[in-house]
Amino acid sequence: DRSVPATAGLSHDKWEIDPQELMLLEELGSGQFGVVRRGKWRGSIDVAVKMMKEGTMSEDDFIEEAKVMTKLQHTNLVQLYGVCSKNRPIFIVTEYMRHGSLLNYLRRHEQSLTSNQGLLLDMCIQVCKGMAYLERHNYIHRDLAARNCLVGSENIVKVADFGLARYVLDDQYTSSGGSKFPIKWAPPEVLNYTRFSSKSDVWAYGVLMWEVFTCGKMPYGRLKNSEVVEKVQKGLILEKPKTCYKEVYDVMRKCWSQLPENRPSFRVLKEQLIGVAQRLL
Ligand SMILES: CCC(=O)Nc1cccc(Nc2nc(Nc3ccc(OCCOC)cc3)ncc2F)c1
Repeated sequence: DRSVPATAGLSHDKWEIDPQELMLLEELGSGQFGVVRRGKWRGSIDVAVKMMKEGTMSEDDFIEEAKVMTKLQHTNLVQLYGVCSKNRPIFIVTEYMRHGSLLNYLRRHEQSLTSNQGLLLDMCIQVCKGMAYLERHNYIHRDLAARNCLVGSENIVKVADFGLARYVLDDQYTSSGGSKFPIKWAPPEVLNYTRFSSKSDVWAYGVLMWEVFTCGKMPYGRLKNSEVVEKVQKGLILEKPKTCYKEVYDVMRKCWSQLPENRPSFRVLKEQLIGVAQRLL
């Protein structure tokens, strides 16, 4: 149409966002990767803008991957809208989720959530749907945990930061011996050989279910990472959360099968959890 300058969209590839179309608002959080701020895109669309601190990620590889990630679209995945890669720091622009991380949401609403098994199970099923979509697209998350899921209005839960772990430069985070490596969400084959797969995501999903049904407790409590590695390799698994149906815990335990091939796929998990929800609720 005449209102849009003819060159708009031609000068940038569709995953490239023009920073002039962004208005940055309050800070939402920060971490080793940089700062995340709420923003408005084209004056009206709510977005989250992750401003990547220089040196934290292999940017060119990530920008290449962003083209693929913008194509991954599902109601239970935080949508990547695009990147601003023409200046530094690069901006990663995604859908905005108003209630923040699932982990903080569980901790903040523990009182009302402990007695609402139906809602806890529904949150787990939503994450499972998003992960089943990634599995279907042969996309491995590599850092699935409640801290990396986000909550929107009407208790919508979405998986965020899928695949980002591959671009983090800090080897304290990427190597299983590193101090920042998410040991408590990792299965034996990742601890021993860093062998990631959708089945290692399924193990992490079991831990995420445990986080949900404990309303955000730290898995394995205060055990040090080295102690967790030893226990997980010996076959110790997380105990049943108090407020958790046995049928739900039985699903978690299948996610923690020592051998990846004995763990269910997300597609199978989704059917099992929906079946449990229909029987119990
Ligand atoms: C793993 C480190 C990492 O990414 N951390 C990180 C921190 C902050 C925001 C994001 N990302 C996104 N956040 C939102 N919404 C959001 C809303 C409220 C909020 O409340 C903070 C204060 O609570 C009292 C936090 C986030 N929507 C999309 C995102 F993408 C990621």
